[in-house]
Amino acid sequence: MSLDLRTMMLMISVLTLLLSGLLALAGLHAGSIRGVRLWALASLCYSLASFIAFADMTPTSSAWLIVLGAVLVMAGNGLQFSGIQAFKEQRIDWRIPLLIVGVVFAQSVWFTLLYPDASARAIANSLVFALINALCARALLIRIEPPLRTAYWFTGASFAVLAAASLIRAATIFHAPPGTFVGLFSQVPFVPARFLASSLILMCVTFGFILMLNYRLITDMQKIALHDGLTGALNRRGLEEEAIRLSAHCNRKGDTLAIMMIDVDHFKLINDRNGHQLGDKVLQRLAAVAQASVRSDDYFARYGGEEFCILLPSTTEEEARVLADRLRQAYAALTMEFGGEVLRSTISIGVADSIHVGLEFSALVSAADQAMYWAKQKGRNRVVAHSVMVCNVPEIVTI
Ligand SMILES: Nc1nc2c(ncn2[C@@H]2O[C@H](COP(=O)(O)OP(=O)(O)OP(=O)(O)O)[C@@H](O)[C@H]2O)c(=O)[nH]1
Repeated sequence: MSLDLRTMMLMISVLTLLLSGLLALAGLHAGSIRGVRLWALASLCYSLASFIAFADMTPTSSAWLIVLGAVLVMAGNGLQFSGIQAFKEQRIDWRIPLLIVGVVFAQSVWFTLLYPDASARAIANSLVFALINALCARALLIRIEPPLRTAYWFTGASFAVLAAASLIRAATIFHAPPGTFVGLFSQVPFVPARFLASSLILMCVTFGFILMLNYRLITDMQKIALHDGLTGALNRRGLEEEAIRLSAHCNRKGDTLAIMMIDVDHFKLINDRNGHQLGDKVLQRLAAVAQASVRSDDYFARYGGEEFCILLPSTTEEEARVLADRLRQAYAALTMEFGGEVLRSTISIGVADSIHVGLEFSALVSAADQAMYWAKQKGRNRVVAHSVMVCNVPEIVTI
C-alpha cells in the first residue's frame, strides 16, 4: 500500500481548517489569555498552504503558487511563535516572523522564478523552518509549575521534533541524486511517510497549545478561587489549604509554625470619614506593605474584612513578634495620599506559635486572635504575643 500525498494534503487542509475554527472559538472566551487568535490564524495559514499543495503543487505548477505555499507555511510558523510570546504575556517581537517570512519569500522567488532550482529552494526553506521551530521549542521547554509544565513541554518537544524533521529533510534532499528532487511530489525516499509524520506532529503542536490553554484556564480559575480580589492575597480558603499542608509538613519535620493576625485600627472610622472606596485602598496599601515584608515561604492572606493573617513556617513566637513589630512600624510610618487627602493608620497584631498551642490551624488562629484583641484593648498600634498575654491575663475574654 502506498500513501497518496495529495489525499493527505486535502485531509490536512481540512483538519487544520477545523483546528483554526476551534481555536478561533476558544479565543472568543479566553478572557485575558493572549495568543489564541494568533494560533487560529496560524492554523488557517497551514490549511491554505496544504490546500494549494493539494490543488496545484506538481512539478509544473505555477511558480507564484509555490512561493505563496512556502510563505503561508512560514507565516503560520511565525504566528505560532508570536502566539507563544503573547501566551507567556511577553511583548510580541514581530521582527522574527516578519524576517523569516521575508527570507522565505526572497529565497522562494529566487529559486523558483529567477534561478529555478527546486532542490536549493527546499533545502533553504527547510533550514528556515527548522530555525523557527527550534525557537518555538526553546520558548516552551522552560521551567514552569505543573500542570502547565506538561502542556509546555509536550508542545515544545513537538516543535523540537519538527525542527529535527526539517533538518533531516534538508539533508535528504541535499544527498538525493541530482535531478531526483523536483518538488514536493518528488520520488526521493520516504517523502509521503515523512510528510505524514511531520503533519501529525504539526497537529500535536496545535493540540499541545489547546492543552496549554486548558491548563492555563484551570490555573487561573484556581488562583481566583484561592485569592482575594481586592488585595491579591490568599483568601481564607486558600489560607486554610496552605495551613493544612504546612501543619502536616511541620508535624513530619518536627518544625514550628507561627501565625500573625493583623487588624487595622479604627477601620470603621476610616470608612465612615473617607468612604468605602478609600477604605479599600487602605487595605490594598496594607497588603502591599505586608507582602513586601513576608519571606518567600511565608503565606499572607486576607482572613476576612480588615483582618489579615500571615503563616510563618520554621518560626517561633518570639521571631514572629519581632517580624510583626517591624511590619507594624513600617505601616504606621506610611503616609497615604489619596486625591489630596493625606491619611495615616495603624495596625494591631497578635502572634502565636505551635510550640505553645499546637499545630492545629484553628487553635493557632484562635490564640493569635486573642492576642490581637488584647493588643486592641491595650491601646492598639502594638504587637502582643499569645504566650506573654496568657501569663499576664489568665482570663482573657474573647469576642
Ligand atoms: N472598605 C472596606 N471596608 C470593609 C471591608 N470589609 C470590612 N470592612 C469594614 O471594616 C470595618 C470593621 O470595623 P470594626 O470591626 O468595628 O473594627 P474597627 O473600626 O477597625 O475597630 P477596631 O478593630 O476595634 O480598631 C467595618 O466598618 C466593615 O464594614 C472591605 O472590604 N472594604
